[in-house]
Amino acid sequence: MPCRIAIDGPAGSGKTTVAKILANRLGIYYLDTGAMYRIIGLYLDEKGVENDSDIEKELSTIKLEFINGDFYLNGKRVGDEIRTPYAGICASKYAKKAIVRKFLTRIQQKISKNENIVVEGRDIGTVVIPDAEVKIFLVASTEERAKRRYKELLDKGVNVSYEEVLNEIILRDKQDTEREIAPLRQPDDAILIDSTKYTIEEVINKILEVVLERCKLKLQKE
Ligand SMILES: Nc1ncnc2c1ncn2[C@@H]1O[C@H](COP(=O)(O)OP(=O)(O)O)[C@@H](O)[C@H]1O
Ligand SMILES: Nc1ccn([C@H]2C[C@H](O)[C@@H](COP(=O)(O)OP(=O)(O)O)O2)c(=O)n1
Repeated sequence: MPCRIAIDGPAGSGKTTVAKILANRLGIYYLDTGAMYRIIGLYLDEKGVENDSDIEKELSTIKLEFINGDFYLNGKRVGDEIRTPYAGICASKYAKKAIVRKFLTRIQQKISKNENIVVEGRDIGTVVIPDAEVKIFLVASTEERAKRRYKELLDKGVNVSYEEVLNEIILRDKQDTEREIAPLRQPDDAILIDSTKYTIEEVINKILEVVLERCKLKLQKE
């Protein structure tokens, strides 16, 4: 039986960081569904499409591949261009569209089917893998998340202000939780972890405790 670990939560709660380390330590796959929404969101924004029929037309021409942990859009490897605050806003905007969600959810379910995998996003435990063996809902205070994301972007040399990052997070939190389709919400059977006062290592250990108890996985690395 596969072990599928769903990690959902708002921007900056630590999903990507924790998911990558968990996958590495357990020697299993990792899927960043947010990156997929960022890729599609930026693409559709650049095309300037708004209505469903134009979006459908564009999606029918897109080839989105996931090869050895990297995404390729129409054959071109995707890089850090999707990590800007603007890309996050485009992702969140088009993530409200059922047609975009259907397109990406299908790919996500294909990638994660019958795999030992950590999948992170907003609707993994509710829509993408509702029967996941482990569901984590990872949160942190808005200020702590903005502080983390601000430091992360500065470390990457991205020229942003703290206010810009805070406002982007508040906007996306609102859009992601209030949208009609697949809103960000804690699955009833998810374990809530508030990482505000925990280090990355402490969060990982909390999740590993559950995973090693429920899944037949062994630590490949400490
Ligand atoms: N528990 C934590 N304590 C301090 N910093 C953290 C914690 N979890 C993540 N971070 C840092 O916060 C930033 C955003 O984390 P990330 O994993 O990208 O969040 P998400 O994927 O939920 O948006 C990263 O620089 C990461 O190193
Ligand atoms: N499974 C997902 C993943 C992301 N999204 C949307 C909503 C998010 O605001 C954007 C960007 O997601 P991403 O996980 O990259 O954002 P953070 O890393 O949490 O800041 O995409 C979604 O609707 N469903």
